[in-house]
Amino acid sequence: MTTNSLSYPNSKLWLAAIKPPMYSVAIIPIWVGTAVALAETQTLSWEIFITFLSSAILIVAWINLSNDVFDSETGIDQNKAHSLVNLTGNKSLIFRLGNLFLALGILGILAIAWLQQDPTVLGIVLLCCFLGYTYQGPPFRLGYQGLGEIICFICFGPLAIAAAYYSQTHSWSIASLAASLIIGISTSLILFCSHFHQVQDDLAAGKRSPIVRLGTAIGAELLSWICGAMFALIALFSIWGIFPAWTILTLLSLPPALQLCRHVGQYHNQPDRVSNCKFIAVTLHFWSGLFLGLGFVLSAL
Ligand SMILES: C/C(=C\COP(=O)(O)OP(=O)(O)O)CCC[C@H](C)CCC[C@H](C)CCCC(C)C
Ligand SMILES: O=C(O)C1=CC(=O)c2ccccc2C1=O
Repeated sequence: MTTNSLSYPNSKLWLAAIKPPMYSVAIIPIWVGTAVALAETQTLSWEIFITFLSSAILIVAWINLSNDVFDSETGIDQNKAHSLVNLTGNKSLIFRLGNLFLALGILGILAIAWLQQDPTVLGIVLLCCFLGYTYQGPPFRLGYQGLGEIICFICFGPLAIAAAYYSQTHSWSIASLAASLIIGISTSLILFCSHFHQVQDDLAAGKRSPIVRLGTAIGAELLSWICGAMFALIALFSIWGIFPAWTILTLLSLPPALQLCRHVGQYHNQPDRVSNCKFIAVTLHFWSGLFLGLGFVLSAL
C-alpha cells in the first residue's frame, strides 16, 4: 500500500480529501424542498428533481475543490495532508477541475430554467455560488472574518430549499421557509464543528473563525444551545401546524445530536479527539434532513 511521509495510507488521505459524506449538504436541501412541494401539490417532476440533485452535487464539489485552491494561497492548509492541492501538487489542475464541476452544475440549472422558461431558480443558484465564492475567494475571503456560518445558513437553508421548492411548484411556501431554517441550522453546525480542531492553524493564518473568536469552551456550550434550538423549532413548527404531524419523525435524529454535544463538550480543547466532530455533525444533518423530508412525503400519502 502506498503511504505518504506521515505514514497514512494514500487511499485514506484521498478519501479524506474528497470527503464523500460531506455531499449530504448537497442532497438534503434538494430532498427537503422537493418533499415539501410534493406534500403541498401531490405532484413531483422526477426529471427536475434528478437534474437539480446532480447540479447541487457538482456545485458542492466545486466549492470543495476551490476551497483547497484558495486555502493553498493563504498558507492555512500548509499542515493539511488531505488537501487536494497538497496531494496532487498541481493547484491549476484542481482549479480547472473545480471550474469544470461548477460549469456542469450551472448547466444543469440552466436546463431547468430553459425547460420551465423561468430564470428564477437559476438566479437563486447563481446567488448561492457567488456567496460561496465570497466565503473563500479573493478579495472577499469572508470565512476568515468568521462569516462562513451565516453564508452557509443562507445558501444551504433559505436559498437552496426555496430554489428546490420553486423548481417543482413555481411558487413559495411558509412550510418550505420553516423547513429551510432547520436545514440551514444543521448545515451551519457542520461548518461550526469543523473549526474546533483548527484553532492553531487558523490563528497562524489570521482566520478569525467563530471558535477562534469565542474559544472552544464557549463554542461547545453554544453548540448545545443551537442543537436544542433546532429541535425546539421542529417541535414548535409541528405544534403550530406549519409542519405535518409526521415530521415528528425528525426526533429520531436526537441520538446523533446528543452524541455531538457530549463529544464536543468533553473534548473541545483536544484537537486530536475533537477533529471527528464535523462528521458527527454530518450524521445529525443527514438523519434530521432525511426524516424531516420523509415526514412531508408521508403526509402526502
Ligand atoms: C468548503 C467549505 C468549507 C470548508 O471550510 P474550511 O476552509 O474552514 O475547511 P477546511 O479545513 O476543510 O479547508 C464549505 C463552505 C460553504 C460556503 C459557506 C457556502 C457554499 C454555498 C454553496 C455554493 C451553495 C450550494 C447550493 C446548492 C445546494 C444548490
Ligand atoms: O470540508 C469541510 O469542512 C466542509 C465542506 C463543505 O462542503 C461544507 C458544506 C457545508 C457546511 C460545511 C462544510 C464543511 O465543513
